[in-house]
Amino acid sequence: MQEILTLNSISPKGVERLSSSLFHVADDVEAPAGILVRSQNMHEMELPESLLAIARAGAGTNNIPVEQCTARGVVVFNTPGANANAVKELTIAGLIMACRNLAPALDWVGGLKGEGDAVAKLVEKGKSRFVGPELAGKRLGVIGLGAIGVKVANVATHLGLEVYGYDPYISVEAAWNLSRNVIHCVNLNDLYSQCDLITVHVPVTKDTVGLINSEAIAQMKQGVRIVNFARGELVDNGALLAGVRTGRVGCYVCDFPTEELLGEPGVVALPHLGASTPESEENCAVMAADQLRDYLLNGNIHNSVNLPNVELPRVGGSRICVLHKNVPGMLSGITGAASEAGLNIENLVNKSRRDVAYTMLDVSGNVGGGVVARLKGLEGCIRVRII
Ligand SMILES: NC(=O)c1ccc[n+]([C@@H]2O[C@H](COP(=O)([O-])OP(=O)(O)OC[C@H]3O[C@@H](n4cnc5c(N)ncnc54)[C@H](O)[C@@H]3O)[C@@H](O)[C@H]2O)c1
Ligand SMILES: O=C(O)CC[C@@H](O)C(=O)O
Repeated sequence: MQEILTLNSISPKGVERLSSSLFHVADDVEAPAGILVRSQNMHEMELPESLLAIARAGAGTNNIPVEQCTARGVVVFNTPGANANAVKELTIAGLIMACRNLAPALDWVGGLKGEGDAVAKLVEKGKSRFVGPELAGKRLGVIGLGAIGVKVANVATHLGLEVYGYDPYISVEAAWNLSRNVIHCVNLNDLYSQCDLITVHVPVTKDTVGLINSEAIAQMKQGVRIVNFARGELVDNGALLAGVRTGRVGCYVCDFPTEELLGEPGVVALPHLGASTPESEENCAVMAADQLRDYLLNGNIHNSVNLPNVELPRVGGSRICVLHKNVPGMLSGITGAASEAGLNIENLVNKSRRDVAYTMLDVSGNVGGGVVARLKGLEGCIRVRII
């Protein structure tokens, strides 16, 4: 029985994928082989010795100490695209909120409680202060054309927006899915200087922190409306608030409230609701649980953010999984150790990703402690598992 620790609430549909005869899933296990997590910050958490893998039910992995995991031989998964539709829909709502002043309008209407029969009259008299432009005919800049950005860009073209897209690292699959009506921007300056609305859909990394800063805002059109359902850290809130206060930024709609943003006219902050739909919570949890199960039971890796994707159909016997540094000589060291132990290699796969690599061997013969010790002793070996 392997233990799985859940951090955050994980959709039961996902937990159900981890059969109770093989896994004990709970929020208080002590020696987890796997962790299922959503947004909980794991940077300060001590990773248990027993930990083999972390599955993030969602897209962003900035809450996970990925580098530390790699060094320790802990595989980190995410669930690409599983919540993209939910975020796309809320982004469209955010664009409409940014234009049509929905948040202040709702606040104002709420304040009419107690006005009795005068409510209808007061509404008609006061509504003009919430007039805002339509989306159709405006220019929208989409930064980041991954699972979410592509969906947002495509649907925006159907709403009559002229869409500009920027993503220097766009994947082949995303490029295939992107509407040909989306105008390709090769640099951010072009996008900033032309767009009435800007939406961000990139991960937060050391390169994207503070992407929307005072220099970026200075290049944007007067009154630009900015929507951010990606991560709060992508925006320099000081620069943003300065822009909002001078009117350079017409409105900022985000999913990441902070103390400084609250109560600020021109800022709408939602409580990280982008992926909060039953459909996406279920999609993410199922995908995360399936990936975790396949790794723990079979050693296969799908959708990892730190290890290569590796799949090997099982051909019987025992499976040896070696996670190691991507350095010369590892493969011969591993196969040599297996041969010396009298094991016959029936099937083998070896893949690398940047500094790390993963080798899986299906062997016939008795895998004893000697071969495991020998593999662990190889210079560059990070982790050995026999399944
Ligand atoms: N609000 C929410 O609840 C919520 C939900 C899902 C995802 N997110 C956030 O949205 C982000 C995007 O999600 P996704 O599913 O589309 O991820 P994704 O990996 O499919 O797409 C990210 C895209 O950003 C691009 N990119 C990376 N750096 C860039 C840069 N400097 N400039 C332009 N493009 C760059 C990549 O090439 C990729 O195409 C996630 O990393 C996460 O932080 C938030
Ligand atoms: O789990 C959530 O609710 C949010 C997930 C989201 O931020 C993501 O990056 O996928």
